Amino acid sequence: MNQSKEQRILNFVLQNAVRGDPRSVVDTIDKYCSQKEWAMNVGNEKGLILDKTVEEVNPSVALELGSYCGYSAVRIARLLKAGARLLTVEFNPEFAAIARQMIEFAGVQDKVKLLEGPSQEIIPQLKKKYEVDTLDFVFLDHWKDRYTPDTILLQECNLLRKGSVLLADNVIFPGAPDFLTYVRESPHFQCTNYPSHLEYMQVEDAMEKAVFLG
Ligand SMILES: Cn1cnc(CNC(=O)c2cc(-c3ccc(F)cc3)cc(O)c2O)c1
Ligand SMILES: [Mg+2]
Repeated sequence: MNQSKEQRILNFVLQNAVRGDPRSVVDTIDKYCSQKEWAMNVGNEKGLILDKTVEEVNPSVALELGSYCGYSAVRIARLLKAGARLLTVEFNPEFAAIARQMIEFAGVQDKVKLLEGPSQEIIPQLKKKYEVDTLDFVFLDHWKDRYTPDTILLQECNLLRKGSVLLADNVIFPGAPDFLTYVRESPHFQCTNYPSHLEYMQVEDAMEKAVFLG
């Protein structure tokens, strides 16, 4: 049975990146996906916006929705302080299996816990099952039509506190128009737009930061 694209990306990393070196894993994925096969990693241009936001927030507890191959989980985890942790949620079992191996190879497995399943089932379990009080940072990069319902669910589950930062990928392409309307019109969020480009392409895209005001 021939390999999936995600398996080919992982194999390229295992053969070309440096085990235990998150930066080399990120750079190797970007090299493969810009030169050989496009894939929906956040990429380096938007990745720099992600890095700056994570450094600004310096989260103790971070949540990622949409692990895919683990590119942004590795990118986020490499910036976390000692004792801080990232919970990353992936619905697709094949992607989850690839992401686990990517996280392990990068050497950030002690900071990252991958939760496999639908975000709408996992979010309500975060407090009791995963011992989360509130989330300092949330990276939304999963199904674009789940951004709004999951943002509402995070609030309903009391997982956000004054100052919690949401950062959403792809708000222009593929687009999350309902999410932009929701957070920009809500009195509970202060929003900032970061124009960028779709990963590995010259197509316009953007990230949206939404700070929860309580
Ligand atoms: C299957 N699946 C598991 N997770 C997800 C959620 N992610 C996306 O859908 C996603 C899609 C695109 C994209 C797709 C087609 C295209 F032509 C251009 C861009 C880019 C991204 O950065 C994304 O995050 C999808
Ligand atoms: Mg994305």
